[in-house]
Amino acid sequence: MTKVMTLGQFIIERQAEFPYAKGELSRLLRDIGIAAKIVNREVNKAGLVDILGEAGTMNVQGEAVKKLDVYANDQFISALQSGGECCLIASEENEDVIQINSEVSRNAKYIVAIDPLDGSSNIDVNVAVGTIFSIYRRKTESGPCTKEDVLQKGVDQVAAGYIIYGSSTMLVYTTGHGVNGFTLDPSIGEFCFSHPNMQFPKSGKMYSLNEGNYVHFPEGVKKYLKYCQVEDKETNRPYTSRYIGSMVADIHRNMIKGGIFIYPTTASSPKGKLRLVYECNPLAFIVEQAGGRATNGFKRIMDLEVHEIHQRTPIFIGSEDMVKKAEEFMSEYSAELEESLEAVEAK
Ligand SMILES: O=P(O)(O)OC[C@H]1O[C@](O)(COP(=O)(O)O)[C@@H](O)[C@@H]1O
Ligand SMILES: [Mg+2]
Ligand SMILES: [Mg+2]
Repeated sequence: MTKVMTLGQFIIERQAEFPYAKGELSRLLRDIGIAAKIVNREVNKAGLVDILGEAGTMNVQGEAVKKLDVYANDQFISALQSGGECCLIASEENEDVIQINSEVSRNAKYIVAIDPLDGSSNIDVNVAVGTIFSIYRRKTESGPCTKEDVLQKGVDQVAAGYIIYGSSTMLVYTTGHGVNGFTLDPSIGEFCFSHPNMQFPKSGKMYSLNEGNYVHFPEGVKKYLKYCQVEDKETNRPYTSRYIGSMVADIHRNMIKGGIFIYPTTASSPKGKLRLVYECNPLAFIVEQAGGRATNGFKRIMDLEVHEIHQRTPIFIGSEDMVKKAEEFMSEYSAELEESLEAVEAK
C-alpha cells in the first residue's frame, strides 16, 4: 500500500525548517486548510444549494460581489478568528482590515492577506476558481495590530499559498523553502502530499492574457504578443493562447506546463487590475520559489512599495525566459510607462 502523507503530517515534519518557531505558523496553515475544505464542499455542490449568482452588493473596488465570494470570505475569516494565530486580516472583500482582538489572538504573531475567491466571473459556470493567501509577521511586538502592519513588501512574506477548486482540489504553498502541492482526497477529507518541490519550467509555449483588451494594451505588450504569434521553429513559436480568467488556475496550469500570464495596464485599469497585496505578491512568492519570475513589466513584484491594501499593479508572471522576453519588449516600446508606474509607487 502506498504511504499517504497528509498536509498536517507534512507541516509537522517541516517544522524543523523553522528552528525558532513554536508551531504557530503550522497551526495557521492548518486553519487555512480547514476553511479551504469547507469552501470546497460548497463549491462542489454549488448548483444544488443557493450559492450561485450575485450577492446584490458591490465591493470596495466597485465589482459585483457573488454569493460564493461572501461565503468563502466568511469561512476564512471565521477560521482565522477562532484559530488564535492571526491578529489581523486584509481581505479583498473588506474595505478595511479586520482586527482580531480576542484574548488569544490579540498578541498573535501573524497577519493574513487573502483573496477568498479568485475568479469570481467563473463561479457560475463550473470553471476552476481559487483562494490566494499571504502570511506576514506583524511589525509591532504586541498589542492591537493595525493596518500599518499589513503594508509590507512582498519580500517580507513568511508564507504564501493558493487553493485551486478545479477538476481536483489542490492546496499549494511555500514558506520560502520551495513549493509543495497537496491534493484533496475526498474519501478521507485530507489534503495529501502529491506534488513535491514544484518547478516552473524555464520556458513554455503558452501565453495567457485577456486579448479582448488588446487595443488598450501598452505598445510593449502588443509587440510581445506579435512575437508569440509569429512562426519560428527554433524558439517553438507560435505559442498557444490559453486564458481561463481565474488567475490562480491560469498560473497553476503554467507552473505545470510552462507559460506566461500577463495582466497589463489598460484604459479602464491604468494602474493594472490585479491587487498587489492578496493576489500578486503571494503568487509572485510561489512562482519565484518554483524558479519562475514575476514583475510589473520593469520591476520585481515583491520589491514594490505597498501603500494601500487594495493597491493594484500590472503583472507579468511565469516561466523565467518568457517573462524576461516580455520585459525586453516593455523597455523597448513602453519605457514611458515605467516612469508613470514609478510615480504611482513613490506616492
Ligand atoms: O475578466 P478579466 O478582466 O480578464 O479579469 C480576470 C482576472 O480577474 C480576476 O478574476 C480577479 O480576481 P477576483 O475574482 O478575485 O476579483 C482574476 O482571477 C482574473 O485573472
Ligand atoms: Mg482574485
Ligand atoms: Mg476574489
